[in-house]
Amino acid sequence: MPFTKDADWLDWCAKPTKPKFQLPAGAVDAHCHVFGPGHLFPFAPERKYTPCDASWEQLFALRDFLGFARNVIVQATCHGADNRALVDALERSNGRARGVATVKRSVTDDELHALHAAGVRGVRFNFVKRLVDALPFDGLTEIAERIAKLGWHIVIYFEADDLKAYFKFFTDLPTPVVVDHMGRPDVSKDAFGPDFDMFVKLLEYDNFWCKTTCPERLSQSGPPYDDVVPFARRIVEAFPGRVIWGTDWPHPNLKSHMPDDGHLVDFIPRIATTESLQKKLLVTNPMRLYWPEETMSSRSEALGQLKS
Ligand SMILES: O=C(O)/C=C(\CC(=O)C(=O)O)C(=O)O
Repeated sequence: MPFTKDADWLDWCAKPTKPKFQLPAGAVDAHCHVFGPGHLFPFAPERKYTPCDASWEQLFALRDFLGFARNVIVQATCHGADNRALVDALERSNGRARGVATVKRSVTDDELHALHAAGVRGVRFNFVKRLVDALPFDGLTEIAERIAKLGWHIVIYFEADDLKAYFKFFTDLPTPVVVDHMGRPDVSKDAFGPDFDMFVKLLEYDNFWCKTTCPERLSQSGPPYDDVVPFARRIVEAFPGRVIWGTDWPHPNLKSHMPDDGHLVDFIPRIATTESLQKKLLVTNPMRLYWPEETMSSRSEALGQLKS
């Protein structure tokens, strides 16, 4: 059965602008998705939305057009815990993509090892109520303990209003934790006010990382997303070693407008204002999380081990 996308679904921008900002060599688009195609990889029965298709070919064409070297593909809720579309994309990437999967408590060790072999390095816990049914915390704790042993991390997605209630659960997690879209702040508030201060407190735990992503999702003023700049800049400048960035292509569930992905890349120098911050945000930090075996520190550790 072919899928029919939601009536109010906005498709991704087919002809993005070439960005003016030249990405540093080796830049990683560290948050993007693939959807289906539905006839090959059906959307999950429990999904809360039905998107348009967005294939690995289209994602990798965008990667090359914008000037990224690699992708981190994040399982979206429309595929539930069926990671086949994600794994297929990872396997077709020639090692240039890694992934973040969604798994159920019933996942077997063999399934986790197969995901690892395909390039998965994290699991996503999604707490956004419009996207998922309520999550059992003891199940998540069990998954967290199992994936910690694989050296994976946990990606969390939640709304700012829920942070207080989840703070202890989050800070008890035993792995590195990466927060999607800056914890979805209300950008009509003060970037240095009490609400965003609480989010900054979360990032003070040194196992926490942040995606300074989605100006198009958070903005209330629309392009060029001036209202998001102070929030993202605050985070990039306070935690330069634990921030990453991604396009969020193909931008699920946007209702007001569809961003031009070239313009999103041009947003980066407004939040990471020096070459050094840009390189950390786009290259060094995502490489440490997703391709640690290629980073300098792992190479020197390996050399040290050979010498000793
Ligand atoms: O693209 C994103 O990260 C944000 C999403 C979709 C999502 O997370 C999902 O379906 O899993 C959203 O806010 O609707």
